[in-house]
Amino acid sequence: MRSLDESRVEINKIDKQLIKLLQDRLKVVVDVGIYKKNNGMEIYQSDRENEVIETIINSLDTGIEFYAYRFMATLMDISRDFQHKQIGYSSHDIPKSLNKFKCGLIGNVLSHSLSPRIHNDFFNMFNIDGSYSLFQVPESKSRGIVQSLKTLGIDAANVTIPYKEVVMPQLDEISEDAIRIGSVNTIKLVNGKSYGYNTDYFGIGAMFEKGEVDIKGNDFYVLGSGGSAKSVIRYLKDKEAKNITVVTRNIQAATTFLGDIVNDIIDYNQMKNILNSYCVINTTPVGMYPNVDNTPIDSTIIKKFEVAVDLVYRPVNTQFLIEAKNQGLRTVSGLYMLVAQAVKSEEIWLNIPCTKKIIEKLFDMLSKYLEITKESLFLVGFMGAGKTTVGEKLALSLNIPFKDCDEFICNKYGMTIADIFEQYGEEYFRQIEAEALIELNSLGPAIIATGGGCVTNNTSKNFLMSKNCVYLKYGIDTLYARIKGDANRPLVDNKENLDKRLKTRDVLYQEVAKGVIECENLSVLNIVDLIINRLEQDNAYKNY
Ligand SMILES: Nc1ncnc2c1ncn2[C@@H]1O[C@H](COP(=O)(O)OP(=O)(O)O)[C@@H](O)[C@H]1O
Ligand SMILES: O=C(O)C1=C[C@@H](OP(=O)(O)O)[C@@H](O)[C@H](O)C1
Ligand SMILES: [Mg+2]
Repeated sequence: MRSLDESRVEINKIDKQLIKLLQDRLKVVVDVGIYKKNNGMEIYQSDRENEVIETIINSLDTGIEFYAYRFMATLMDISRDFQHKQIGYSSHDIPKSLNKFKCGLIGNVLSHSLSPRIHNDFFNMFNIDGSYSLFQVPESKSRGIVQSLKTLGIDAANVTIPYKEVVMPQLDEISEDAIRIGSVNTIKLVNGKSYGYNTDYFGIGAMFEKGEVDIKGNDFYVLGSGGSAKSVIRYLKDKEAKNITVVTRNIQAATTFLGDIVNDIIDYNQMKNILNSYCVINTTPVGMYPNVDNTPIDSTIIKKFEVAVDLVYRPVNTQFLIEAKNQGLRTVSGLYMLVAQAVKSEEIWLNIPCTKKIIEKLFDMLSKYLEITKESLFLVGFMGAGKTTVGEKLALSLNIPFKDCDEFICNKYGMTIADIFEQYGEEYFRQIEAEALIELNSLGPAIIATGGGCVTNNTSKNFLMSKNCVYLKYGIDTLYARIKGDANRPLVDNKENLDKRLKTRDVLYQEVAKGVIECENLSVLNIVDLIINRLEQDNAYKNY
């Protein structure tokens, strides 16, 4: 038999040949694509593909038919994708050889989860036809979680607070690691059977490494004793932390399942007796959105540590981490862990190796997204500039809510803008518009389309100057063409008067806006892209 080294040399040789063949194949594939394009033929011809696959498989008698089938199906997928990208030829629909991959997150409060974003970015990155949903389950129904996934034909799931332990007895099989850790955050369903894994452990390791937390020989305080705490504790133990103390509200319960692993279990009150120590890790949900002002321990205790880690990632800078930073501690956010555990789950589900490069890329994308959606963005500009139209698309693209100030006012007062103008006059409208802008801003980050005249009111103007504001700029010709004869806009007048109005307002728009987009001849999507690029540049985002 070959030695391991010899086998590896052989494998490397074969892989090299395979990749060379793939390269040759893709070249031919492009020629085929160009031919089809020039002759108006569909790129995807299922008969031909099936014939190719069948011929190959029928010539095999080695028991690898199934794998050969999968290999060929994937190869066809890759070829179509490459063809499509190289020659920009889009057949009406490019069917996938695999069914849509359906997965999601199970928990009881999920509205602010970032997991759908990470996994959807992952699917886009690998051109996978997948969907990641939120499955919110009340505690009273938690006993039927795994059965429901089977019933619905879901392929895979992540599990979060408070069900990481609850799902364990419901699973058909659990990996050794997950049993050892005592919690499951990843489920895979194959042929009606359910398998449980733990990728939190991996994520925690990746986060500690990224945050340069030294574990061996150091002392740790872990706040909380739930499913996430267990993964943290197991990791600390494996990496030879010197002392691990769990801080919990329920000492008795924690002692039964953690008593053997950790050095001590104390309650929050006892923390005041701690002398200086190395690291404190929050594994509780305290401080998570919307209760962003809460912190699991106060600064008099935080200052006894050198490093603070928070598994809460929404907001990224939790009150706990803010106070820690103020006390001079080094801080580590749980965001990296979130991404790392997600990529590790994908490895289990789809066999795509979880590399540092993929984690870093997705982490960068997520960090950018969080940075630019931290506060509301206001769109200003003249009537017809596309504030509403662009705003809707921009919000969709950033996955944050869209609010239109005119629409908000109509709903609030149960009247059209034109009626408000007619019955109460412009002055009154400007006042309620200023109040509406302030109210909209207080409802959390969103893209907010303002009304074209709001800048003429001092309250609105001063308010907008303190916010993130973008001006959609056009000349009067385009604007007039868009709005003339629109009865819903009370101030639409003849072109000369409108041009005068635009000239006075143009100065005010420039004054309030942090950025001006020259929109003439640009499509809505072009404008959306320009705004996103600008937001990204402005935020040349921070190091978490
Ligand atoms: N970039 C664009 N290219 C072409 N048409 C646009 C563009 N932006 C907006 N429009 C069109 O102009 C009209 C006015 O847009 P709207 O969003 O109502 O402007 P606003 O809210 O600023 O008054 C709409 O019919 C919209 O479809
Ligand atoms: O320019 C203006 O003075 C106005 C613009 C309108 O919004 P749009 O800019 O969306 O048309 C609306 O607020 C109102 O008719 C007044
Ligand atoms: Mg509008």
